[in-house]
Amino acid sequence: MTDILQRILARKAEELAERSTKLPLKELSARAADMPDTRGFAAAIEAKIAAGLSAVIAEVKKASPSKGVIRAEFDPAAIARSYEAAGAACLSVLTDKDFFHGCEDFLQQARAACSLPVLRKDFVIDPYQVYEARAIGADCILLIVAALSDADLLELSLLAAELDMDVLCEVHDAEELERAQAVPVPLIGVNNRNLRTFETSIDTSLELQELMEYDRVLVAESGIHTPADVARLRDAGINAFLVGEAFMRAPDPGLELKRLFGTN
Ligand SMILES: O=C(O)c1ccccc1NCC(=O)[C@H](O)[C@H](O)COP(=O)(O)O
Repeated sequence: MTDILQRILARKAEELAERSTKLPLKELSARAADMPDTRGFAAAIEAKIAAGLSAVIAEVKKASPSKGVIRAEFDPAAIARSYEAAGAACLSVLTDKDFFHGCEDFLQQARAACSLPVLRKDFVIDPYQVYEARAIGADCILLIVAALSDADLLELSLLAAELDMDVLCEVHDAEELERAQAVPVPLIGVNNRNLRTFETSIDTSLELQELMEYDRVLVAESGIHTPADVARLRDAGINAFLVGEAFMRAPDPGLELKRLFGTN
């Protein structure tokens, strides 16, 4: 049976064909070139860590394949303001429509409502999407190692840097981590969720932390729900986190951020 990641990637290839017919790459790259400076995603994370705080990437996510609809009443601007007031370092906004009920507008609404840098959380397989991310205002893109060849990882991360965006390079096991560490990116996200089976355990971050090069920032992603989860990760020296569901299920996402991380 085809797993969810393969299904998402197959749909991305179809979308790409549709979108690049509607808006040719030449026009898209001209739009990207006209965008104002980005906000410094990695720098915002590094600044929080340097100040001895948790660097929280707070996610704006309406639904997911593993959980269905997570937050029915969904106002990206209000969520972004709530996260900023609670001390988030950055935002992550799901823009995939078919599997996460997201869209580009959500990213633009969230970013316009605050001064935080924003990750476009989507499934990048082609340079076209890197230009697209820059053209809609993203400050950072996600590159999932399991979805890309080594050559594509390098090409896409270099293009992101050329367009003044940071990259969050996502891994789930030791082999993927080794591949990610061959790419010149400071941020490596360890997804505690196996994207094939949906099994989630923060032990994944704890295990891979041991193998992380000293000059990279490990971002623990997924399955972080309680102050005890945060304490376990922080005790192991992890101080950057990406949290979605726990915040999205709370009436006030920023209040939940404060409950999990304390005053940030
Ligand atoms: O969340 C899913 O079901 C999912 C399925 C397939 C690919 C990606 C998926 N999630 C994206 C994420 O990685 C999470 O949104 C993110 O790390 C936050 O996780 P959580 O705090 O558990 O909502």
